[in-house]
This record gives sequence, structure tokens and C-alpha cells, in this order.
Amino acid sequence: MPEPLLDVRDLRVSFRTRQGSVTAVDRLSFSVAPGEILGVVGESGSGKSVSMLAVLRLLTNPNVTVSGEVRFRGRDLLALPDKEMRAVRGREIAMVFQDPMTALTPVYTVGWQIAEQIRAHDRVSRREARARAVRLLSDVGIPDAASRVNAYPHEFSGGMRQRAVIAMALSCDPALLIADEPTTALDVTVQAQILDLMRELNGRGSAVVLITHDMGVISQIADRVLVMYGGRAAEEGPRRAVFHGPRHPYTWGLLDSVPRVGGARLRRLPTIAGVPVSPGALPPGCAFAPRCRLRHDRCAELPALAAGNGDAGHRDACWLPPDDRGSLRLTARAAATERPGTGPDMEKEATA
Ligand SMILES: Nc1ncnc2c1ncn2[C@@H]1O[C@H](COP(=O)(O)OP(=O)(O)OP(=O)(O)O)[C@@H](O)[C@H]1O
Repeated sequence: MPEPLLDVRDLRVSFRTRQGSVTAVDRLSFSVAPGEILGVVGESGSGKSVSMLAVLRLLTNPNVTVSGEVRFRGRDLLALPDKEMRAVRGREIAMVFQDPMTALTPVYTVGWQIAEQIRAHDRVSRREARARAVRLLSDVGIPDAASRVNAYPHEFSGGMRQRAVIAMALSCDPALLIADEPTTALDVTVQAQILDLMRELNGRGSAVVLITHDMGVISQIADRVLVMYGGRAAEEGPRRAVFHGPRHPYTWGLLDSVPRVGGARLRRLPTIAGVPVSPGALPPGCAFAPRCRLRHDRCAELPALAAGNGDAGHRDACWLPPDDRGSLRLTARAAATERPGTGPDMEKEATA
């Protein structure tokens, strides 16, 4: 196994709120190998963004507490002086967010902003930086880059702005790119083009952490998958293993609710019953238990993320017997298709 590029151990993020302390990320451990694409998936509120913002030390809210260890190229980022951390961000780790305007300033031209980014980590003349900005804009597919370099962000479409942000990320040749829902705000064709750019960046050697709620995106691009629920890892493993032999009932639900192309007719898709858990109201054991059709007594205890059947690279946090998961999945799917929109809690409420 190569030394991981990023190794996160026991990450915990809590917010002090008026209602008390809320743990948004709990005991989260994962790693990213050099050149790998890790897809992080989970419903809204599962802690995907907060965990990556914590890794980047971008949670500046005074009410937030972050603990654990974040090793990047051997250094613990959580213990790094601010100045060194700023150098890591932008030089070694680049970021792309859902809204490109979080990275672009409306009052400067796109080209100027890319050139400044280049000059922040490379001692080159303004002329050289500008020439590189034009090349980068052209690399990310901006037509007529030599003149578009003088445009302001508002003169770009949403897709073009996201390309410009990716051009900025490319400018520093980052070892790691963290992309948080980079395609969510874009239409489908542009989404595919942005994913291609991510692949291209990855082809140049950058590892990528791609946050999404879309299993379809993960299936196209990720080498490994981290499934998050209630601020914790529910399952983690190579893409093929997770897609072909998913182990956690939450992952089953995510996969079963993805529409498939083909098939003789459209069948009704099962959905995950119930609503996502809120971090302020986590049950004591497995956070998914209230929505799980296969919940049993043991689920009142918190399951650890573990390799159930000896494959150390594929782990899940569930008490169900590892060898029975295939048949249990069929049982859960049949129940969800027969009575979509019902879950254990709702059934109980209905009969109460
Ligand atoms: N400043 C804050 N104060 C209190 N709770 C917060 C704060 N910021 C985030 N949270 C909580 O942390 C939880 C995780 O949020 P996060 O944005 O990481 O989820 P996510 O999985 O990225 O969802 P989405 O796909 O909607 O972005 C949420 O329930 C959110 O309410």
C-alpha cells in the first residue's frame, strides 16, 4: 500500500448552538492515496462539506471545535501554524466549491485573478502569469481564451465560471483537489464536461476528493467511495466493491434509488424511507437504525467501521451478519418497493 497522501483519523466536528452542542462529524477516518479519486457521498446534512472544511481548516466559526488528526504528506494540518496552512491551501491542496463565486471576486477580471493565483506561488512576471492564465483557460475549454481572459466573472456563464475556478486549481498543480458538489448547479451537459476536467486533472497526477450526493457521478469517476450518514462513515471501499457488493443498508438505499437506463419498462424506484437524521438528534447507536428496515436490538449500540469478511479495503458500520448481506438486501428492497415511503418508525406509528 502506498503511503496515503491524506490520512484523516477520528475527525470530530462540533458546533456550539443555542440548543447545545451538535456533533456534525464524528469519529471519521479515511485516507486518500496519491493520484486517487475518492468520492464522498451521502444525503444532505450527512457531514460531507463540514468534514472537508475541517480538513482544510476553513471552519473559522468561533463556536466550532475540531479534533482528531489530519495528516497530509506526513504533516498534521490541524497543528500547522496559520501561515503554513495558508501555503498548503492553494499550493498543495486546491478547492472547488458548488458556487464558483466563492472563489472568484466580481470586481477583477477572470484572467487577473488566475494570474494573481499563479504569482502567489510562483515568482513569474505579470506578463508570464497572464500568458499562463490564457493557456489554462484554453485548457479548461474556454473558447477564445485570449480575449475572454479580460472578462469579468459576471460575463461568464455558470459553467464557464466553474471552469475558470478549475483553471485556478490547475495553476498550482495541486497534489490534492477537494471539490464540493462542483457540478450540482450546472446543467447536465456542462456537468459531464466538468467531470471530464476533474478526470484530466487527476490524469496529471492530482488526487481528488469529490463530494456529491449523486451515486451516478461517483460511479463514473471515483476509484474509492466513502458513504457518510449522520456525520459518520457508513461504508468505505473500492468503487467496484461498493457498487457490486454494497454492505450497508444505507448504501443499498442510495444505490436502489438511482434510476437505471435500459430495462423493458420503468419500474417504481424504491426510496429511502424517513428523513435524514439531524446531527442534534442522533440516536445512541447506529444513526441509520430509525430508517432501516432490518433494524434489530443490537443497533442500539454504535457499530464500528470494520471489514466484515476479511477484505480490509472494504469496511462498513453495521451489525448485520456479513455473510447474509446479499439476501438481506433483497428482503429490504422488496419491502421498499412494495410499500415505498414506509419505514420501521412509520409502520410503528401507523399501528400505534
Ligand atoms: N455553523 C453551524 N452550526 C451548527 N450546525 C452546523 C453548522 N454548519 C453545519 N452544521 C450542521 O452540520 C451538519 C452537516 O452539514 P454539511 O454541510 O457537512 O452536510 P452535507 O453532507 O455537506 O450536506 P449538503 O449536501 O446539503 O451540503 C448539518 O446538519 C448542518 O446543519
